[in-house]
Amino acid sequence: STSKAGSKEDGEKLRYPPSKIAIIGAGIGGTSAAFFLRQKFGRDVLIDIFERGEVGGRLATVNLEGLEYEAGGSVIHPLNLHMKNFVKDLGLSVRSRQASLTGIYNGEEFVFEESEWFIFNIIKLIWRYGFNFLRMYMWVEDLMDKFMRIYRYQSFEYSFSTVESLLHALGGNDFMHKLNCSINETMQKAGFSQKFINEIVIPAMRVNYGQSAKVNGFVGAVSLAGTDPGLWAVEGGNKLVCFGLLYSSKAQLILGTVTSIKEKSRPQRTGGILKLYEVSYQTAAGTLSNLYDIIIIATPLDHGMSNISFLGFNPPIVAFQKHFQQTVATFIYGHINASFFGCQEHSDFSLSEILTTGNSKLFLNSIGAVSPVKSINDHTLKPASTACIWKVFSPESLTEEQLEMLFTSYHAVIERKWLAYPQYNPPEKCPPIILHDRIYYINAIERAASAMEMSAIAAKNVALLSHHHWYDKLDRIDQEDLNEKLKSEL
Ligand SMILES: Cc1cc2nc3c(=O)[nH]c(=O)nc-3n(C[C@H](O)[C@H](O)[C@H](O)COP(=O)(O)OP(=O)(O)OC[C@H]3O[C@@H](n4cnc5c(N)ncnc54)[C@H](O)[C@@H]3O)c2cc1C
Ligand SMILES: CC(C)=CCC/C(C)=C/CC/C(C)=C/CSC[C@H](N)C(=O)O
Repeated sequence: STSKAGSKEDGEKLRYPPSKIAIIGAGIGGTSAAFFLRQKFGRDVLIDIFERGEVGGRLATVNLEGLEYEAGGSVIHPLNLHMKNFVKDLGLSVRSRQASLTGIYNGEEFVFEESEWFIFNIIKLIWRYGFNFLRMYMWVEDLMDKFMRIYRYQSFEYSFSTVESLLHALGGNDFMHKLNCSINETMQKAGFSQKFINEIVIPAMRVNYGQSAKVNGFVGAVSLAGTDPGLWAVEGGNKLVCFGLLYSSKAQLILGTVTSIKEKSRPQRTGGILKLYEVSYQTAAGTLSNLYDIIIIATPLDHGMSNISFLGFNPPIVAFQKHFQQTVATFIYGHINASFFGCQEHSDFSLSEILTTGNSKLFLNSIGAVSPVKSINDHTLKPASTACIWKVFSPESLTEEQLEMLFTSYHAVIERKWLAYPQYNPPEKCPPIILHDRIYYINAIERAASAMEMSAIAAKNVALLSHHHWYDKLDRIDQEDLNEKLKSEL
């Protein structure tokens, strides 16, 4: 299973492609890594991808009343170009998000209620928040402009050895500041009012990341981008992208739980030492192990997440101690109880999405009507008084008593509990992308922000980085002033 190349101690240049690459995790990070690694290293390298659960990972659906609904990662930004290209290249199609009317509830009353009349909404927003809303839109647009530099850098094959250097190349010190301050501080400094932060920004943090305005400013801004118009999903389910990438990369899927990675030295006939990695994993057939030239970790290594031991490394690869945030997604078929939200007339209740402010008495972060992953040709806005499928995000499982308060009648309840995303707590020190020579960690990027596109970007970065290391092309790693350099390259 070993290549002629593989050892720098040989004094030989690493000129031949690696023989075997292992990827641990078949979520969007792992499967897009397989896709990009195949592009970079060519058809002869053997790529094994280990998965202990289901392909898709945090992209998953639940079945309720015979239809499938997104239970994990559900919406994609219109400027998330890797996701967009995957869908195009794999022959999948886009499902547009159904129009919804959103209300913001503070535990006592709605502080904002959207209506079907666009002009009326604008007047209400200006009345309550001045021009904060318009400014936020421009603020997020500026962030997206800078963020999108990554696609150009990656198309010129530039890569980064740390999350910090990647972010710095995109947005300079401003992005670094965002990583080190909370979204509350960041937006206060940018001149947004506290009322706007409490009533608009916090509800966005709660629905998207189950957390408050104490999250770092970068993930906070990503979360606000998640409220932009034009969000979309993949027809049939977002996890189809993972299946498509797996198939097109011709990687071998190994269903098993990786338990350890160990460095192994092998003497060579030529006299040198070949360094390889032994991956041990448990399957239904027992404990097995294989040897690899390169290892890609595509799952969070945070506390209690993947339980992979790194054995015999010098310097040691220490366990990551940070925690992930629990989020429970509960799907309910029923009639929402308008009086729970202080509305007397049930027939007047037209909201299809309710976000909440940081009132500690509330047991839910959000509730929204959802459509199945397979489009049915019905784009009409249903009044909330009709029975439909609702998705509730909450930090804990909903009790029967809470369900009875939220719904006048319901049947069919399905719950999916997630360790969903990092608990964000700035100043944020991101874990290393390079864990050891030829061992790369895609999910280091989640400490800046967790989203499908972030994993895909990190996967392409790791494919480029590992390729540059293998072939000693160090001039494409951590280049300063890339934005300026590439301008003059035109
Ligand atoms: C409820 C929820 C809603 C979300 N909504 C959105 C959204 O709307 N938009 C968006 O962009 N993002 C969203 N996200 C975030 C997004 O889903 C994730 O950032 C992304 O899917 C992470 O992908 P990944 O491949 O990096 O990790 P994962 O999907 O977690 O994949 C890691 C895989 O590794 C496997 N694994 C772990 N340990 C081992 C082991 N020891 N051996 C073998 N296999 C192992 C796991 O089973 C898993 O399949 C949401 C997440 C959640 C939970
Ligand atoms: C990575 C960039 C630049 C943009 C991504 C923006 C985006 C789509 C953010 C959403 C992130 C997220 C974790 C959403 C979770 S909940 C989604 C939705 N509101 C739902 O109800 O399912």
